[in-house]
Amino acid sequence: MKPDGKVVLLGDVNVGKTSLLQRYTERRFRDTASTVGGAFCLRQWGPHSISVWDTAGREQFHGLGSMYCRGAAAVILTYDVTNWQSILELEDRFLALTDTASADCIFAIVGNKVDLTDAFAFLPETEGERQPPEQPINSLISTKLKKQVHMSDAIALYKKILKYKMLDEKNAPAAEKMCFETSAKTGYKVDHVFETVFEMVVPVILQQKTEGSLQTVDLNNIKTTKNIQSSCCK
Ligand SMILES: Nc1nc2c(ncn2[C@@H]2O[C@H](COP(=O)(O)OP(=O)(O)OP(=O)(O)O)[C@@H](O)[C@H]2O)c(=O)[nH]1
Ligand SMILES: [Mg+2]
Repeated sequence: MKPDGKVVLLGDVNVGKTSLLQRYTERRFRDTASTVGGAFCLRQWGPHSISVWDTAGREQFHGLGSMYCRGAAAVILTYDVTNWQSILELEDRFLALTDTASADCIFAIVGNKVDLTDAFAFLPETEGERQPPEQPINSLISTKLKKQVHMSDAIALYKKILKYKMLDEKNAPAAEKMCFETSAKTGYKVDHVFETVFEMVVPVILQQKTEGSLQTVDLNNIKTTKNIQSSCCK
């Protein structure tokens, strides 16, 4: 069966795209191999089936990105909060790949690996999403990294995307709603990202279905016209 809508995860190598999807679908964090090409899984969201595509961040597979994005109802642009370059890459390398996405495509920006940062211990807990620390908090703090990308950077990128897509900020979903920080390792906010995106793609799917059925009608009309023409010419 053809899925009703498509959601695509894009982002640089190693930012945690596969881990996020695995955390969401399998409810666990385990070793991943760098993705080759792309892979998808299907999720049922109410009456709609949605395919979620995990793509490869590696440069050698870059050309495939726009193919995976074709007709996408949503794109999740993913970066690593401990790696400044990874958010730059979203703008420089990945944004153009979304040119093939649906005109109404929803954009979400996700900063992953927040568990690695010194700020993580102070984030509010989300029920059932955080695991208890394996080590005492003191030893954890000493191994933490400095956060290189902040929420304000993601919000600035989101606004640039709206400009790039020539969308009016007033009509698009608010940047604060579409920028997230996650940890695939602990599960922090992972469900929240996917559920928010799924919720928001439903109207896009319905719109795509309407356009699809209109196209069918158009095609029939063209056929009829052609038939008439050919019979006239006989
Ligand atoms: N600490 C921590 N490590 C993570 C997190 N997410 C992913 N990782 C680790 O980061 C590495 C890369 O994760 P992947 O999920 O394979 O990254 P990817 O974006 O799919 O990479 P490509 O498939 O090569 O594009 C792995 O070693 C993961 O275990 C996270 O939230 N926290
Ligand atoms: Mg991967």
